[in-house]
Amino acid sequence: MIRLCSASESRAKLLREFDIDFIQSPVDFDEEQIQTNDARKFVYHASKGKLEAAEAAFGLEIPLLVADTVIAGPRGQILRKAKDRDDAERILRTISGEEIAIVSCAHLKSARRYFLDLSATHYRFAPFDETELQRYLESGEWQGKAGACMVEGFCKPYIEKVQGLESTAMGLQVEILRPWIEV
Ligand SMILES: Nc1nc2c(ncn2[C@H]2C[C@H](O)[C@@H](COP(=O)(O)OP(=O)(O)OP(=O)(O)O)O2)c(=O)[nH]1
Repeated sequence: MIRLCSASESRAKLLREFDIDFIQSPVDFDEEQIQTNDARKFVYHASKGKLEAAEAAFGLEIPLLVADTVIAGPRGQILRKAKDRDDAERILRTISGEEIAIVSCAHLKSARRYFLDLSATHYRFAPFDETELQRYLESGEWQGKAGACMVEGFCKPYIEKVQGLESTAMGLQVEILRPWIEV
């Protein structure tokens, strides 16, 4: 059993798909305080902040799992969750037909061990179809997702090249974490 200290339904879904027993206990951490333009540094500091908040709130009786995910855009810019529909459209037009990296940093900490992984999955997308893009924006499925991206959904048909795990892109590199969760 682990404690997923995240409000993310994507992360919960991934743990369920991999038959990993967990309880879900979201924690608050203000990511606005992080001062960096580097996606890897951002997810490291954001996830570390979530871990510190989780340990203060729950202790280590049940191993803690936290994570943070952002997109590094075509020019390396950090793309986070869209604020609203217009922001989602702006971001999606930024990544349409472009190469991006989706970066996730996860920390797994128990009383006996501390495991950290920072991974990226690289994509090259074909240009998004305008009608499909508007339909996706209308659906609201982009909400709560870094860069308004759904690699297993809207973005999937446009993937021309991929390098890395889909789970990393969805917010939690479960294949990498699992051996440590079962130990
Ligand atoms: N289903 C899906 N979710 C994605 C994809 N890319 C990113 N995400 C999700 C994973 C995370 O829930 C979210 C990234 O935001 P954060 O890392 O800040 O986590 P979130 O605010 O959701 O929860 P937390 O801060 O952990 O309580 O985007 C994707 O391609 N598919």
